[in-house]
Amino acid sequence: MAKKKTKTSASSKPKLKAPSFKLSNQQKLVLGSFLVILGLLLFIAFVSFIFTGKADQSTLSEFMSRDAKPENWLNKTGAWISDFFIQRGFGVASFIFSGLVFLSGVYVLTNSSLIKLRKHWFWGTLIVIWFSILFGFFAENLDILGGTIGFEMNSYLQDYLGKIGTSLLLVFFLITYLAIRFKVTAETFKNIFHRASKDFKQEFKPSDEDISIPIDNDLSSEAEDIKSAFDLNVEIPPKKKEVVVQEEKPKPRPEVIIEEPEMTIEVEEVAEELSETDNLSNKLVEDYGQFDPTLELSNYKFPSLNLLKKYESESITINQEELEENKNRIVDTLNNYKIGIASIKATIGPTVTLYEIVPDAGIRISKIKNLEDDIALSLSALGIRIIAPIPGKGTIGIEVPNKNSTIVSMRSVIASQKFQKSEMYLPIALGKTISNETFVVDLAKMPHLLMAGATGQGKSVGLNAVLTSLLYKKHPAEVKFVLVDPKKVELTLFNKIERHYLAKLPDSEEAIITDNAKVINTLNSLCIEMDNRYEMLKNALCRNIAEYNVKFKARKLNPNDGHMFLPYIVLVVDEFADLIMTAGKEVETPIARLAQLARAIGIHLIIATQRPSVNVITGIIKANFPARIAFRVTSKIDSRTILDGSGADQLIGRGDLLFTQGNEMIRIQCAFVDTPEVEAITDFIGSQKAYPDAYLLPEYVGEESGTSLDVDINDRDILFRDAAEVIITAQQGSASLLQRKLKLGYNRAGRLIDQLEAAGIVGGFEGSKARQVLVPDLVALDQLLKNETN
Ligand SMILES: Nc1ncnc2c1ncn2[C@@H]1O[C@H](COP(=O)(O)OP(=O)(O)OP(=O)(O)O)[C@@H](O)[C@H]1O
Repeated sequence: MAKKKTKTSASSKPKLKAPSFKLSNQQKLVLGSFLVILGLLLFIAFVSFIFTGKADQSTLSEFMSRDAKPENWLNKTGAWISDFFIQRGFGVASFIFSGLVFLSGVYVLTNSSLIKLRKHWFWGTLIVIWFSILFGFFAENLDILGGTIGFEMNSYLQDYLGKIGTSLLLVFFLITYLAIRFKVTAETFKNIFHRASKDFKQEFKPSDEDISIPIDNDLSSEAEDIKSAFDLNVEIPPKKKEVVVQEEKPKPRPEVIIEEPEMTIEVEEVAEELSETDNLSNKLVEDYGQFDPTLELSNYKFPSLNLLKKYESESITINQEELEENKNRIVDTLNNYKIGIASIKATIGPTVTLYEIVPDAGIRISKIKNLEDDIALSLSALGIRIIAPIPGKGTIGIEVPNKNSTIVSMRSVIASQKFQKSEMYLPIALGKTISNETFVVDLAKMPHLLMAGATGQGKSVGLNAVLTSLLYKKHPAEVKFVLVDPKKVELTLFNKIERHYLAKLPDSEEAIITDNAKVINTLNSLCIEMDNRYEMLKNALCRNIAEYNVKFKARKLNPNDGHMFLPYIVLVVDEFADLIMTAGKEVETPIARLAQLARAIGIHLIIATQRPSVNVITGIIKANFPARIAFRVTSKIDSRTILDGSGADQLIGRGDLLFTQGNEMIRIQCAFVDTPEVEAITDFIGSQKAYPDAYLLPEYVGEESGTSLDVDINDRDILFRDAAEVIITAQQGSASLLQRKLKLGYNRAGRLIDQLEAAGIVGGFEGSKARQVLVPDLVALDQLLKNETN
């Protein structure tokens, strides 16, 4: 693209140069009026010259003398200029020059296109020359007609072509001029000739015309009279009358023919046919420009880099001694097992150094892989990982942690060109790879992310890095977060940007969900949002959110038909294990549904868990989360659950992670963003003008709230009695108590509470407070249930 641009501008330069001098409006007024007046003066002088030119001949030689009194209306100057133009120049054709000067003045005054003016001058000058030769041809004795130039050119042409040749040449120039200037063609001449001959014929047929009128209006009595008169006097067969009538009908035709000389057949490029909506949207875009989703918060300022901290230990220092020592140990250990090495190369990363080994020919790779523990022992270091072979390279990699690891600051990854120039939909600067390159991925392409790691290994920091990346790159109109934080403290800072970036259920007070029970509603609401968005995409004939938004911005989708700009939605769950434990299937189903279907409509899930065990990360979840991040985990089994392979158990913690998107595994040092930094960013954003409310998700009417209270005794849950006992013993009417004690999901516990309310065991719903228990003890319960059955 860029190349193209420079090319076109280069080629068009010489063309643009001529009219490109710029004058101020005042200068234009001065120059324009000067030219207009000059044109008029020239005209006056020329007219005067026709009458006074002869008389002034003698005074021209005394131009400098004040005594000389020429008769020209513009005195000496007039006499001299007209002599110059008419007598010695082009003859009377010079009048055209005065016209051209006048026209130039008008063009400058009216700020009209100078390119057009240039054309006038070009053709005007040619006409002057042509006329000058023509007049020179006809008026050899009257030299002011053709001027000296006309005369000279004429005699020159006649010397070579003779009179006939010269006159034919003049005719040829005239035809050329008409053809180029007025696009006249041979057809035009034919038409003119045709029309002229027709006019001529009609001139000689006056009676026909008279006849035709009464026949046309044959109903009028007058017509009848004339008709009968005609019938009597002249014998014209009725057929002929009809012919005349028919000829009469296309009467306006001659007018069409007159137009034809200027008509040429130009083959126009056929423009693509536009539908009505295309036309309308093009007009709207022309009038108002593309739809700008950021317009409502047009003054929104993205957080600056200064809000992020710089660390001293950021730059990687090469410790030559350490490198040499590690190399020797690796070589020695392998030699002990009779493994020869052809070459060894080191790449130093922020936390680990990769030693790439090319073993001697004939050495089995599995042999080296089995020595992992032995090499770790000899290097006396944690977190040794052997990659045998490194995909895409014919080498074996041994990753050895550095003695002094360097912090990868969020600032350095955000400031990197890779991130700043990324054209991704949801770019995430995750950290730096082993070769110290900033690692940026598109969440929209993942399309969902599973994050696991033992406690304290950097999960929360990782989540903050993801959220920070998006805050630095996406406008509040473009992305919304749904934050689920069962730990209650990890994501609270983001509360400040609720009205900018967060999405919530219409009836909820807090945007960040800390109560597991509410998660189910939110997830189901997201499913509704997903279905709605699919419907919108279907109506707009788009395959994904990106196409849809492009179409909406181009004003091709009517908001009155329910269309709107769709922001991406990122759902973040900080502790998934906790959620699965308390709500089980009720969360798993909507999560799986979202994970399976939501990619095209811009809903992306990030799920983090401390416990990557199989009952948390089930088959369904795993199958739908191809992108995974593993921080350090405690066992090989956990590593296998999260990565489908070992490796995560050999990481060194503190943000050291393995990232996979289904194929190769990349070791990355996660960018570090501290709580004060997140606070500064959210403060900065939160202090700016916001939307009136958080982005509202569709309302979800849960099963529990739809249950009618007059539950049939026979329809009661089998755990009804147990639930009643739990509630009465604890004297606390809460669903979460039932969930805990009876190990139930939220929906079932909610349903039980409703049934208990219908039975009169607990009181009505009291907001955030637990319900009142209306039965004092188990004896009273027995009594109540017995009464029911009687
Ligand atoms: N990328 C990193 N670079 C440097 N240090 C880090 C990084 N990530 C985490 N740490 C260190 O590890 C500590 C724990 O990190 P974090 O709070 O993210 O762990 P976690 O996995 O979320 O733990 P939990 O599951 O208990 O909440 C941080 O306070 C920080 O000192």
